[in-house]
Formats: sequence, structure tokens, C-alpha cells
Amino acid sequence: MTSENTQRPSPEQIRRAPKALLHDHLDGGLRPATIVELADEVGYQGLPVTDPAALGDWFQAAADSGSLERYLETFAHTCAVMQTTEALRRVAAECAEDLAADGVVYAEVRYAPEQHLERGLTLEQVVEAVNDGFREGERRAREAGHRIRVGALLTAMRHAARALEIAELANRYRDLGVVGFDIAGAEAGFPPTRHLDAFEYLKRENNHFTIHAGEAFGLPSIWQALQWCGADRLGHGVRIIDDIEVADDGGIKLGRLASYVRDKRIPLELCPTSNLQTGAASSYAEHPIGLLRRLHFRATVNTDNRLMSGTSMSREFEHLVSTFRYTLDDMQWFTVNAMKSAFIPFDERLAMINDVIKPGYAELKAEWLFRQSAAQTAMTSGSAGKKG
Ligand SMILES: O=c1[nH]cnc2c1ncn2[C@@H]1O[C@H](CO)[C@@H](O)[C@H]1O
Ligand SMILES: [Zn+2]
Repeated sequence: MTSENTQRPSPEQIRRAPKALLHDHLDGGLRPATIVELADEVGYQGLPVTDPAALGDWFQAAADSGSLERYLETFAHTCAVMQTTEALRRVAAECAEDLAADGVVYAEVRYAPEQHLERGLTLEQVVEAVNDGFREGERRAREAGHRIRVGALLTAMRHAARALEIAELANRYRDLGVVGFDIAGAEAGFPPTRHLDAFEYLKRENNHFTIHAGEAFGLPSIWQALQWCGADRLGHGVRIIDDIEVADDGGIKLGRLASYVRDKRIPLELCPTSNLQTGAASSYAEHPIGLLRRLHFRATVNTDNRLMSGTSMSREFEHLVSTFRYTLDDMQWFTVNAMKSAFIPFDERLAMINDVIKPGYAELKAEWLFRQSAAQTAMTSGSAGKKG
């Protein structure tokens, strides 16, 4: 066995490694069994199947459509069962628990409050229920021996016209569990500049936001998100690859926009499996994350929708480790990138990096070193035995 091979983390090490997650949708991460139970409680009849395992498979198959628009249709079923305080609290608590059990130590989880008003809740009630759920989930995770911190991002839907209202909501709940703002939904035909008033408002309030851009639509969407709207981060941003030329001899040329994104260290919230499902990339091997990591863009690894993609942070990393032969050092690099790009205050990000992330990776690397030396001792005593 070469030393290069043994450095590649096993699935178990990947799960134990501390991970930071910036792009995860609350309504895209429900446990299938919870959907079935909640549908029963609220009398929602629309589920395609009611066996939890079959329902999980259904979501993945339906989301595997090659189109963002069809992928998004599946959210009708999760949103339908997230219309009461109790349901929102439960889904948020389970989200925090599931992420913590997967080794996620810091997560920003987003959802669109405007999609949870069908049974009479107010926007404020929605936000407070989700915040309560996250706190409950953090507490249960701690009891189970895991540490996680979860912040909420409030999303406005880009086809709707409530962005300013949701931005104001995010500002009101700042320091009360909400760490930023986002816009999501179908990208083509709904440029981010439609919501310029919301972004300008947040900038005046010194608040943070990310924009889904460069997923189903290319460079103009990224350019608008950054240069018109002033996004702090890009949700996906994977199409920045369209502004990078790779010559036959391997030479690389960045266009003006790609240079700007790299020079300004704009974080890219990359979600590999989700991109394969919506057709933004055709395989893990061809996913731009490989090149973007080599070129030192501020790339991060994310789940997007754990239910629709049948994924987790560990699974995303497993795919990357087997495709790009990433080591624990690469995993740490992506994790520190994410933590540097988080929307919580700088001193708190630094503390997570220095007190949680770096020691976590150091411990995993130390285990590997000890295993290496144990293997070498066994080999030497084995050959000495043969000689004697
Ligand atoms: O990858 C994505 N691109 C764009 N929109 C998305 C994606 N994943 C989920 N949503 C949308 O965001 C809403 C709030 O969480 C979801 O209901 C879904 O419509
Ligand atoms: Zn997303």
C-alpha cells in the first residue's frame, strides 16, 4: 500500500471529520418517515407514495430530471407538510440532529418563510418556530455527543415579489438565529436584479446575503449577482467555469469575471450531486469543482437538498475523495474555506476554525500516522522473522 493511498480518508473518517455547510435547504432535507407522519397528521393527501423508503426513492428519481424547474416541483410535497409551528419545529430539530450526526459542526440552513403561510402562520411565527427547532436539535445533538451550531438564512423566491419584505424579516431576526438572506427558485427568466431593492436594503443595513446564481443559467446571472446586487457569496456559481479556458497544452486563462471571483475570494457554494441531477454537470469527474479547487477559487462543498439528492455532507465528500483522490488535507481546505465564508462574526468563525476544525483534522491525521508506523513495525518484524 502506498502512503498516498492510506491518506485517503475512509467513509468512517469522512463522517467523523468536522464539516461546515453553507448551502442546505430546510425543505429539501426532511426525513421521508417524517413527511409521511406529518402528512397523516395534517391530512395532506398528495404524497405519491406513503412507504418511507419508497418515498425517499421517489424524491430522488423525480429530482433526477435534468432540469431545475422539474427538480423544484418536488418541493410542493415537503412544503405542504411544513405549515404548522409543530411541524416546522420538528423538521428543523431533526435537520440539526441529522447534520450533527453526520459530523457537521457548523451549518447555515435556508428556507423561504413565504412558502409556509398556507395554514395561517405569520412570517414571524414561521421564523420563530424554525429557530426553536434548531435550538432543540442542537441540544439533542449535544446529548448524543455531537456539537453543532446552526444559523438560518431566509430565502425569498425569485419568481415572487416579496424579497424586500423577507429581507426586512432577516434583518429583524439578525442576532436572533438568522444570519443572512438568499434568493432561490427557477433561475432562467428571473434575474437577481428583479430584487435589487432587497439587496440594496440589506447593504445599507450592513447585512449579509448569498444569491443562487450560475446553476441553471450562466455568466450573466453570476455577473448580475455580484456586480449589480453585491452578493457576498454565490449559491452554486458553478457556471463560472464558462469563463475559464483550458488550452490543449493545459494552459489556463481566466476571463475578467472568473478573475474577479477568484481575486476577491468570492465563496462558491458548490453542490456536486444536485448539479448532476439538474444537468449543470454530467459526472463527478467532469464537475468543475476539481478545476476550481486546483485553481484555488474559494470553493466549498455543500448538500443543497439532502432528501432530493439522497445525500449528506459525508456522501458528497466520499464522491469527491474517490473521484479526485482528495485527502484529509483537501477536506480541511474545503472546510476552512466554508468557515471563512460563513455569515457569523469573524471572531466566531476564527474560533470554529482554530478550536474545532483544525484540532479535528489534526486528530484524524495523527490516527493515520500511528497506523502507518504500526504497519511499518509489523512489516519489519515480519521480514526479520523470515530472515531468522
Ligand atoms: O438548487 C436550487 N436552486 C434554486 N432553488 C432551489 C434549489 N434548491 C431548492 N430551491 C428552492 O428553494 C426553496 C426554499 O428552500 C425551495 O422550496 C426550492 O423551491
Ligand atoms: Zn440551493
